[in-house]
Formats: sequence, structure tokens, C-alpha cells
Amino acid sequence: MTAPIVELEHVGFRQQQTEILADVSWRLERRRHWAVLGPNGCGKTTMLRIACGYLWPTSGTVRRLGEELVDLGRLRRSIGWVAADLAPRIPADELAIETVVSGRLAQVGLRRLGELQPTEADFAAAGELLDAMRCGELAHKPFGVLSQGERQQMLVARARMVDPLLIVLDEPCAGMDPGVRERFLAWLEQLAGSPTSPSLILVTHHVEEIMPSFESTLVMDRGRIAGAGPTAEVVTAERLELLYGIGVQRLERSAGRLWPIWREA
Ligand SMILES: Nc1ncnc2c1ncn2[C@@H]1O[C@H](COP(=O)(O)OP(=O)(O)OP(=O)(O)O)[C@@H](O)[C@H]1O
Repeated sequence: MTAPIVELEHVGFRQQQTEILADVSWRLERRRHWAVLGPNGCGKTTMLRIACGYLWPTSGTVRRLGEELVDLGRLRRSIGWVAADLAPRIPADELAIETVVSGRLAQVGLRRLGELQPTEADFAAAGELLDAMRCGELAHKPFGVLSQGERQQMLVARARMVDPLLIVLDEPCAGMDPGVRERFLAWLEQLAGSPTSPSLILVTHHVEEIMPSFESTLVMDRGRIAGAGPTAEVVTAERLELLYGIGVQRLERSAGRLWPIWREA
């Protein structure tokens, strides 16, 4: 049996007397896609940074690929992280395909690379990847002219250039208008359903962004796991009320997604 990508056992994280995470146990199997939900400041990013080897827990155990100690450099290369602060750092005039290629060299901004230069094979691989991800027509557009959804697509493609086991998407839909968001989510759903997709973790504040392929959801609340398991069981009106402190009339299911109808505040 293949070892899970990450297992957290009773993980805690304290920073200057403040308990940021407590007793977090979670297992991320290969080829499973998870949504991670929870209010601002509940510890989602901290937990994922620990899972991916960017932070050390102050208690508990983390196993990655079945081992407590793995080559962290290798591990980090096998995990892509698509965070909100990445897109603004990409030069506006850089071509989308250059942005994608820069993922192979783990750099932001291809023209700043200096001696480390991509090869023709890197460009060919990026072109194939974009075609396979149905984004080939964006390859020669400057990154700066792309829509927010297209930018996220390029950042996911960029993360895939090193063939990672896992990609963390940290609030990818923040700031998107509804049309851009829906097109991006439909594209993400198609990626998630493809047999060559890495495991995906979607961090979001919006339940309706959890597409059907994200069959599991982890809910965090004040540094602890409030629920983890099948999305339909874990995401309930009662739980959303507790998490966000605002009433939920009902959760409507449409096209395999859950849509909260909030009560008036
Ligand atoms: N290095 C640190 N030192 C002190 N406090 C920290 C540190 N890192 C995180 N925190 C605190 O830990 C809590 C959890 O932060 P974290 O970024 O993990 O939450 P989050 O759930 O990802 O939030 P958001 O949804 O707003 O992105 C916050 O209160 C934050 O201020």
C-alpha cells in the first residue's frame, strides 16, 4: 500500500505562549482532493505549512510519505503552493508560458533568473502541459493581461511543472467576479477529475466553491479540527452557524455543490 502524502498526529503549534494549533490529526492520502474550511485566523495556513514542511510543530508527529524525516528539499519540490501573494510578484509583461516554465526552476519571474536558464525542452513541456490543461491559447499572452481566473490557471500549471504529488490552492477565487470564478471552478473540477492530477487542497471561505471532486472537507475552528470527512457529512448548516456566528436557513444542493442560504444578520 502506498503511504499517505502527509499524516499529522496530535500536532500542536505554539508561538509566544499562544496556542495556534492543538491536537490536529489528519491524513492526506494520494489522489484525494480536500477542501479546507474555517474562519479567518483559525489556523488553516499554519496547519498546511506544517503539513508541507515549511514550519515545525511544537508537539505531535508529522509523517510525510510514511516517514518522519524525509528530505525536505525534495518534499517541498513535490508540493506546489499557489498562494494569493504570488500573482502580484510576476512581471506583467512576462509571457504566460514563461511563467509556467519558471515553475521548473522554482523561481518567480523568468527574466530575473540570470544564469539559470530554461531549456527548449522546458518550453516544450510547458506547452504540452498547457494544451493538456486546455489553456494552450494563453501561452503567448503577457501574464498582466490575463483574467484572475486565467492567472490562477497559469499558477496551477506552473506548480505542475515539477510533477508534484500535491498542490495547495490557498483561496484561489478571492477577488474573482462570478463569471470568472465559475469558469475557473469548472476548469478546476476538470483538472481534479483527470487521472494525471496531483492531489489538490482547496482552502476557501466559501462552501459553494467546494466542487464535487473535493469529496473530503476538513473544517478548522480556533486551532482545532472541528470536522473531517465526506464533504456532505462535514459541511452542515449547524456547523457553518457555529463557525461563522451567523444563521444558516438551509444548505441547497445544486450540481453537486452546497450553497448556504444565510439568515439576515
Ligand atoms: N508566526 C506567528 N506568530 C504569531 N502568531 C501567528 C504566527 N503565525 C500565525 N499566527 C496566528 O495564528 C493564527 C492562525 O493563523 P493562520 O494564518 O494559520 O490562519 P488562517 O486560518 O489561515 O487565516 P485566514 O483565513 O485569515 O488566512 C492567527 O491568529 C495568526 O495571527
